[in-house]
Amino acid sequence: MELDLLWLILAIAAGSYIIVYAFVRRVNEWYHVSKLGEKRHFLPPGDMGWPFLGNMPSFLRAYRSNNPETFIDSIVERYGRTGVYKTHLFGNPSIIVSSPQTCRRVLMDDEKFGLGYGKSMTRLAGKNTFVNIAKSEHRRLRKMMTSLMISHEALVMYIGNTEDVAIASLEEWAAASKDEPIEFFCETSKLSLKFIMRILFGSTSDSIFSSVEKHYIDVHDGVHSTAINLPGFAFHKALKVIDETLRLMNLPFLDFREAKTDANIKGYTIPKGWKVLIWNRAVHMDPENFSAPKEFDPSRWDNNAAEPGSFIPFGGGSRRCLGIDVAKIEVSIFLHYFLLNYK
Ligand code: HEM
Repeated sequence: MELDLLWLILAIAAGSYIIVYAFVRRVNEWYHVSKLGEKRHFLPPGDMGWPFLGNMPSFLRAYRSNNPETFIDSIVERYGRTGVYKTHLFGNPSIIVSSPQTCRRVLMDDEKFGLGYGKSMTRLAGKNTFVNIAKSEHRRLRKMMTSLMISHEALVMYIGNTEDVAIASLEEWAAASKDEPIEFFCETSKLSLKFIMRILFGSTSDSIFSSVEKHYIDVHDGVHSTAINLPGFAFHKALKVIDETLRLMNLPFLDFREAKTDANIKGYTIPKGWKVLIWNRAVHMDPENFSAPKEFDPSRWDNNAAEPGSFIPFGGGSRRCLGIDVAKIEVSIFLHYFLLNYK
């Protein structure tokens, strides 16, 4: 008799747990989707996670593990290869785009998609920066910066500066790692900050670096040879290594947009006001775009007829990274000294 009662209590507890779980798990979706009226029938597949938290727990779990791809992989496994999914991340109802075609569509369409970085980023950056200025002003400033940053003279100057910083940092790491291992991710992030400081302030002295680094971390936390590019030439080979590094180890793994108006991608509705997350890492790590994507294999770029939109470490369209050439110089000089002198 007592055993029957115990089983009954256990069954009620399990049943209640399942009902509460199923209910709570749907609240976020009901809340955001019910506001859309008829449009809700045309949303892309996906799920919007827990109330308030959305899908952040599973996102963080994946990105803190050795295998960040599990986040997108599990979405694709559950909802198919549509390349467009609804989700709830970073506090907003959002749409993930994760195929070359859907990413390109969003990057190239300024009429329907504006920048979608969070309020904190927009406020911290200030009203006269690239993220906040009007379209015509952005175009004017971009043109001005392009000639300053990408001129031949500027790039030649960056080479010497970048070399100094890369050599000094590698020596520091080698000395420090004699006592205990260093954290590669953390150190390479500091290194990119040093490269930029050297360009902007002409110095990476310890005192300036530590004060800038502190601000950089605060802001970051707050926002969340001969240049012949033909096969056989060293320059061509180096470019393949750089592209492969950017594909596999790109730090900015997604770009943020926001739908300015209702938009349609592959027959699905992207509701006005929802964020659109251009998940470049999903594109770079998809075996349909790059075979054996986890392997570092520069030779994959030998006969690369990559489809447009399948290699987007620097974004695309009117907001494409202005520092591409500077970044490529940094990566190539770093790799040169790292591979040549260290194990
Ligand atoms: C490996 C290094 C780098 C990567 C992967 C990278 C990636 C990106 C991406 C993805 C965007 C577009 C963001 C969006 O569409 O929302 C961007 C924009 C930008 N990047 Fe970079 N970047 C790198 C290095 C640099 C450097 C070294 C500089 C400057 C010296 C720079 C300057 C800029 C600027 C000014 C923009 C804004 C362009 C605009 O809004 O018109 N980047 N970057």
